[in-house]
Amino acid sequence: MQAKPFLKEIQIKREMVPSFDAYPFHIPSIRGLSSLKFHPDVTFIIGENGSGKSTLIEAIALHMGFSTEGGSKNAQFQTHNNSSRLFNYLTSIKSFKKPNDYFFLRAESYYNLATYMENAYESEKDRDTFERQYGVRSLHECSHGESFMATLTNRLTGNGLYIFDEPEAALSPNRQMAALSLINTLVNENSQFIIATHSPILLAYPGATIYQLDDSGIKQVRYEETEHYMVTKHFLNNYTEMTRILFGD
Ligand SMILES: Nc1ncnc2c1ncn2[C@@H]1O[C@H](COP(=O)(O)OP(=O)(O)OP(=O)(O)O)[C@@H](O)[C@H]1O
Repeated sequence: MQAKPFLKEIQIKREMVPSFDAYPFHIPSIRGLSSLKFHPDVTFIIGENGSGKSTLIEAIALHMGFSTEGGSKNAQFQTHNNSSRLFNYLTSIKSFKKPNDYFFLRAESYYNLATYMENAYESEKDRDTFERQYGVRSLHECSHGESFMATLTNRLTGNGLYIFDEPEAALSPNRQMAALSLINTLVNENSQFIIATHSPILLAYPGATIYQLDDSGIKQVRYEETEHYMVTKHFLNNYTEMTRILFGD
């Protein structure tokens, strides 16, 4: 019997929702959602800005016991409270087996997480522990991308459930490819990923489930059908013409 996916499915307790006309239930992708099944290895959530990716992924993370701004499950902190109530209306189907490792990596609030970690590991001894876990002495003394990669490379130990919200935000194209390779290593070490992304590089992960959020709801799409793949490919192959069109020349 397979341990993965650790998180098999989420379901929305639709009968409990007070109104589908108010945030977050009025978002078209959430309004029609009853359940979502996850791939044992990698599930992507994609969609236009404002389509509800962060709202959905945050609710999944909160339901799993993470804090809004990310980190491991031990990182229970909050610098502000603007999470949606969606997580209160989720139930889930989980594996008979729990993962050994958990991490919620969120580009938007990564700075706050780094600050929380600096404060939580204050003494010299704690900082040694931190350095062993993250591979660097201070996340704030790295660039945004470097500290993101340090977390990916060193902190995630495998056999884990990892939820990422736009991890590419800090990463160069080369680092996105390095992240893709790390994700594959961790999948081979029995990990499951749920990732909201705009990255055509990350989305290339072979065999992943890709859910696209839009005004008509949520549907599963193939990599080559995604706007990320098609638009990027078209732009790069025709960038001179595209810039002329975009500039109205
Ligand atoms: N706290 C909030 N209160 C009210 N509306 C909100 C709140 N947070 C987000 N929204 C709205 O919900 C919608 C979905 O936002 P969300 O952040 O989930 O989008 P997204 O797909 O992650 O976008 P992006 O790609 O820009 O990060 C947007 O229209 C946004 O304006």
